[in-house]
Amino acid sequence: MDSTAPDKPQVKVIHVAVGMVLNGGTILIARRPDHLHQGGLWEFPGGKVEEGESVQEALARELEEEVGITADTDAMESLTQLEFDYGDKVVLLDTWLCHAFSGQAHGKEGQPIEWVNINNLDNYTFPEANATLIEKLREK
Ligand SMILES: Nc1nc2c([nH]c(=O)n2[C@H]2C[C@H](O)[C@@H](COP(=O)(O)OP(=O)(O)OP(=O)(O)O)O2)c(=O)[nH]1
Ligand SMILES: [Mg+2]
Repeated sequence: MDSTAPDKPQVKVIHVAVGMVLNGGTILIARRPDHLHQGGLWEFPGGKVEEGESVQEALARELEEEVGITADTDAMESLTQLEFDYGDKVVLLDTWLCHAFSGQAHGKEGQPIEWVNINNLDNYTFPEANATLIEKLREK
């Protein structure tokens, strides 16, 4: 052990609300715009929790902003909280199953979206952390 090595700087963990929106055996995915962190990959819609918001409130807001659906916060079920270090960013993926919503999902920021059978998620490329999220989903 080299006791003179400086400690790794403490990076702020970004708290992200992630929504697995379910609809009869399918799940909603969206493609992240190219210019964003992990851009071009598929994701479960969601985004950063802002100050003063609960995770469910943040998730409902992000689902509205990104895919134009109104999720029922009472029908959200916590799946897992996963911390993941991408090297350039550390995220806490606070992931929820969304069992009820209204509205028609569409990519409000022009991003492609799809409803995918849970068994077919392997056909899409996600950020690295999502492998664990998908594993947890399949255990349900
Ligand atoms: N929404 C979402 N983010 C994910 C997933 N997997 C994963 O590693 N992430 C990472 C990528 C980003 O670093 C972070 C989410 O940030 P974001 O860019 O969606 O945040 P946001 O919607 O609030 O966007 P903004 O404030 O930057 O405009 O979490 C996922 O499945 N869904
Ligand atoms: Mg987002």
